[in-house]
Order: sequence, then C-alpha cells, then structure tokens
Amino acid sequence: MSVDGAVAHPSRPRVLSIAGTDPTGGAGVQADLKSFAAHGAYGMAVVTALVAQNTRGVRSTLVPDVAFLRAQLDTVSDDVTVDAVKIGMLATAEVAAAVGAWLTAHRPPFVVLDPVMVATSGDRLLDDDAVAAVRALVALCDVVTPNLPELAVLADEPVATTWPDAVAQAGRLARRTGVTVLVKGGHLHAAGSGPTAVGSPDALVDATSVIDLPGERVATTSTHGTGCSLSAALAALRPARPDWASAAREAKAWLAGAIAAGAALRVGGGHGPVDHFHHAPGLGARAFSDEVAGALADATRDSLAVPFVRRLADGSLPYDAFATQLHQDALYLVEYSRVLARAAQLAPGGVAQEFFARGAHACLAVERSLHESYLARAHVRPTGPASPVTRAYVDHLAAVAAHGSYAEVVAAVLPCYQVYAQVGVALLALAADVEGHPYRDWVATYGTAPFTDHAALAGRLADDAARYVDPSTRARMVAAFATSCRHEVAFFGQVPLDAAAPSLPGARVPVGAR
Ligand SMILES: Nc1ncnc2c1ncn2[C@@H]1O[C@H](COP(=O)(O)OP(=O)(O)O)[C@@H](O)[C@H]1O
Ligand SMILES: Cc1ncc(COP(=O)(O)OP(=O)(O)O)c(N)n1
Repeated sequence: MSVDGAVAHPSRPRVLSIAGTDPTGGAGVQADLKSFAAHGAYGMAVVTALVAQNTRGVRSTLVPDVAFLRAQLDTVSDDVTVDAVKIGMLATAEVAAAVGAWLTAHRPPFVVLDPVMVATSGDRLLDDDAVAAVRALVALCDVVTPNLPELAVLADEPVATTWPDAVAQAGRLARRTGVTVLVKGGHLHAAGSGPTAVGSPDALVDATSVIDLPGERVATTSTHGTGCSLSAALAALRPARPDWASAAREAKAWLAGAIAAGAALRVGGGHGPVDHFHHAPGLGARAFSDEVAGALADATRDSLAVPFVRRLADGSLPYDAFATQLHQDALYLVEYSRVLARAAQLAPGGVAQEFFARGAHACLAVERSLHESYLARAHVRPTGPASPVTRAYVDHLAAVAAHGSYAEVVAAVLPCYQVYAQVGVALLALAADVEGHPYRDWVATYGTAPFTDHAALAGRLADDAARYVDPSTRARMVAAFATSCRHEVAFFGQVPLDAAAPSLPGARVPVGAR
C-alpha cells in the first residue's frame, strides 16, 4: 500500500518503467525515462535485465535473481502511487510471471506492454520458452504495442506482409485477449509488401474498431529504441488524456519528430537513438547574451577606438562634427522607432510588449529633443538625408523587421541599446578626468540608469526570446546581432573630423534614450 495515496492530483503523472537497460541510452529504461520526461511525467524504473548493448548490437545480458525483481517492484508500490506502467524487456518466463503477479496484486490504472522480443540489431531479448508467459501477461494489460514479428508471435500466426493483413491480425489478437493492440508498421518495408508499405503506419485496434495512425516514413538509420520510446510516451500521456487514441496520436506525432532529429545526436555507429527532446531545442542551450558577448565586446572596443569617439572622450571633438553625428542619430531614431514598434507588435505580450512600445515612443521624443537642444546650437545646423552609413543600418533593421520572427527582431535591435550603454559607461569614466567636459551630460545619458537598465532588460528579453527557438532561428538571431554591431561601429565612424572646426558651445541638455 503506497503512503502517498491521499494525494489525488499530483502535479505530474507518476509513471513506472519495468524494462531492461541500454547503457548507450537509446532503448530500455534509459529511453523510457527520457520519454516520460519529454511528456511531463515523473519517471520511475524497475530493471528486469542488465544488457550490455550499444547502437551496433547486444554483447551480453545479465538477468538478476527474480526475488530481486520482486523486491524492486514492491519497493516502488509500497511507497509510491503508480499512475501508469510501461512494461518492456522481460527476458525470461520467470521475470514475465513475476511482473504478472505484481500487476495482479497492484494493477495501476493504465498499463502498456511493449512485447520486446528482438532488438533492431537482430539480437534476441526474450527466451524462446518465455513466449507463453508474455502471452499470459498480455491479458493483464490495457494496450500491447507489437511490431509485425512480435504481433505474429502473440497471434501465433505467420508475419503479416501487408498493412491490411497486419491490422486484421491485430484485430484477431484483440478479440482473443480483450486487450487493445497498437500495431506498429515500422517493419513493413522489411516485410517487403506492396504499395501500402509506403509510410510508417500504426493502428490502434480493439475488438470492434480500428483507428488509423498514419505516418510518413523518415529515411534514417536512427530507429534504435523507437518501440520503447513510443510505448513509454503512451503510458506517460494516458493519465492526462481522455482516451488511448488521443495519447497514441500525440505519442506518434512526437516520435516522428524524435526519429527525424535522431541523426543529429551523433550517438554510435550503428542504429542510432531518437532525440527525445527534439521539441525543446532550447533545453540546455546557453543564454543568447552569453553567446553574443564576444561580438558585443568587439563592437564596444572598436567603437571606443574610432577617432570621433576618442575625441568625444577627451572633450576635443568639434561641435559641428558632434552636431552632424546627432543629426544622423535623429534620422536613425525615427526608423529605429518603427522597428521597436514591430518588436512590440510581435512580442508575446506582457513586459516585452510594453518595453518595446515605450522604446518606440521614446525614440521619437528623443529625436525631437535633439533638434531642440544640441542641434539648435550648432554653428551650421546640419540638414539633409540619411547618410549611406545610416541608411545601411536602418535598411538592415527594416529587413529583419519585415521578414524575421520576434526573436530575430529583438536580436537586431539589441546592439543599439547595449553598444551605446557600454560605450557610454566607458566614456563617462574617461570624461570624469576632463575639467568642464563639454559632452559630459550627453555621455552620462548613455552611461547611467535608466539607459543602462533598459539595455540590461533588452538583453534579458533577447535571452527569453532565444530560449525555445529552433537552431536555424537561433543562428539568424546571432547573425542579426553581429550585423547590427558592425553597423554601430560604422555609425560612430561616419563623420569626417575637421580639426580646424570650432569646438563646443557647451552641450547640456540630457537625452532620455538614444
Ligand atoms: N523510419 C521510420 N520513420 C517513421 N516512423 C518510424 C520509422 N521506423 C519506425 N517508425 C515508427 O516507430 C515506431 C516503432 O515502430 P517499429 O519499428 O515497428 O517497432 P519496434 O521499434 O518495436 O521494432 C512506430 O510508431 C513506427 O511507425
Ligand atoms: C533493454 C532493451 N529493451 C528493448 C529493446 C528494443 O527496443 P525497441 O524499442 O524495440 O527498439 P529497437 O531497438 O527494436 O528499435 C532494446 N534494444 N533493449
């Protein structure tokens, strides 16, 4: 009797795998636990057999004393409520009988049996004399998930060579045992059947009905553990799904993605495993801001080396050069505002939407204040269109905004915050050494809060956006960020410096944001 039985609604289904091992993690309990986790279940495992195997084949098997198997099963059920069970490799008749006895005594609500007999490598995983015990176990389960050769053994008939024959055979087994059969078509090609062999169909068959589960066939050798992973997904999903058909459809769709992504894992030289976490590509990936930290540091260093910025730092920058730069800045900000508005439009809502919407508004307010303050004081007030450098930068941003996802737009706008904040902090420290520095207020705007806080928040929003994107979107984010960094450096370097031009009439009006 479990002690946690009073907990009616656990946060996750507690699902038990009773199966053999695969030290390379592709099949057996290792695959089952990954499959449970991939479907949000709390996974547990009782080991029936220790199997020295890899993606190429099985080297040896050790079946512990059956008393130890019983001890493992009782250890679980004495303490934990089991919401669902997946049974895999049983190895011997004794093991199958012990599992059957435990099931009879404890019968969890949902039981799936994958009648494992032979591995993909061709190695046997069940003694010949254990077949009768496995047949007896079928009747104690809800769903049995045979591949075509296993179905033939359970039905005691020849292996079906066409899909309609396989479905019919599954129907006979279901009627004889009263158990639902999830018949799997992965071996159809090996069975050498006709046109129905196209694809990788499965079907959920009971005494009176057939539910087709069609599937595309993936051209891959990464099929080690597909049966284990599918049956484990079925057990993990069923407690939170209304029926077996819903759980089976979801499990099959997930497995198709797992098979397609398996080769990229690069595990082993034989039949590789599937990628159980293909649907969570951001899992374990480092933060986006960490990944682009080098590009940001380079852009900051290169910006600080630009003559315009060096003379901004020591206060010797001619005011007209400063004003020319600010004029381009004002033109840039009008376009940058549109891109921030696009980020707000694409944002998932909440903090991100508000941040970018406010940023879009702030750009226009700053653009106005540049004209009313710094630019009004220039000897020759700069006019004219955006320079080629400014144009190139805003064209890049506009292209990402037009074609990119939210994550890419956030990556593209980020350097404008972060390069300016980092350059601002560095310039402020340098300006502190210059008595009566003419640009201190302007520099302080970017080197202190709230601008530095905004830059940090924009970085966190980019990290959030990057967390669950697919690898190609992530690569486009990195590229968009790096391109914006290059434009930032070019932007600082675009005004030719005329040493003879008069320096400053004291700039004093702070700008709220770039
Ligand atoms: N190449 C493939 N492409 C897509 N699905 C496949 C492929 N091979 C197997 N499957 C699917 O994997 C699951 C396991 O199938 P199967 O190979 O028949 O069983 P087992 O792994 O037990 O031998 C089934 O859902 C089947 O449709
Ligand atoms: C310990 C263990 N159990 C089962 C299998 C067979 O796994 P299956 O999911 O049928 O995958 P294939 O290897 O047949 O694709 C196994 N190899 N080891």
